[in-house]
Amino acid sequence: MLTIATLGPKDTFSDIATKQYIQAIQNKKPVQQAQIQYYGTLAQTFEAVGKECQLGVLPIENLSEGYVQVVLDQLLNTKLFVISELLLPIQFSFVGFCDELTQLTDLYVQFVAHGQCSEFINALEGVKVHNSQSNMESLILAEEKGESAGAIIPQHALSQVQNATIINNDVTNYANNQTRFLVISETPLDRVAGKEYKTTLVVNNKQDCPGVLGNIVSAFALQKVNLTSIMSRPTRSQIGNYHFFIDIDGHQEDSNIAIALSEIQATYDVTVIGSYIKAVN
Ligand SMILES: O=C(O)C(=O)C[C@]1(C(=O)O)C=C[C@@H](O)C=C1
Repeated sequence: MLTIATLGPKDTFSDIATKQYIQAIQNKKPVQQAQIQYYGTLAQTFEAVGKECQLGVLPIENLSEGYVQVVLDQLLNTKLFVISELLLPIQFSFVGFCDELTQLTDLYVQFVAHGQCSEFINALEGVKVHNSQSNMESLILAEEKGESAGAIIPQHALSQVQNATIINNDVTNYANNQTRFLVISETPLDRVAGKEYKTTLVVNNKQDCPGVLGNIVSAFALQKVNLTSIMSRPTRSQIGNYHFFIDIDGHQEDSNIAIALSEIQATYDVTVIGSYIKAVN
């Protein structure tokens, strides 16, 4: 039995992404049984992988909000591997439990969803906004609070809402909103021939010195490796020091990538977190 950790409770976007991943692997190998285990925060979900669960599915990047910092930070020192990525369309609804929007006093919204619905939220006056850990937790908290409360919830969860008096079907800033999810695992997957790959690596910038990023970027450029994103996160040892997350097109076993990597690794502390099949948009 394959166990997969994800952000709960049931029906979060993470849950939908996990079910899509299970469907995809079952289409390839129908016998595989999978069980989803839900966790209350993204950090708890990550920490369960390799312990209580074999795999984890976590959001990493949103169309408008960029990278999910808490997940990037977990990836910094991980011994786990990224084995897959998925893209999910993301749309939010608002549900209110008061008669009119002017009676709303408390709004619950997940901390990454907040920015994705900022136009709707910023237009609300005199409302206390509470950031929750997951979009389904927002609904539970609003239902508990009762009459003067509301929640931003996944559009797909609207049918489960019992006593809402105000419903706004779409409160998402962008119609083409999307979030990218990573599947992480204790063990890397074998390469599949004929597929387009992507590789994620972390540069642990323990001793900052001039030219770290420049040298890394030029090693890839010399080997004609396409960099698709670079993200920095503070090392937390000294202000101004950053680790770098780099995504490149291709598999770490491609000869040009292997040459660039061995050159970079001779000088810098670089960990490849995984090569995985590129998600198609
Ligand atoms: O709360 C959820 O529904 C989640 O799956 C988490 C999450 C995230 O943290 O990015 C996933 C997709 C959306 O970007 C908003 C929230």
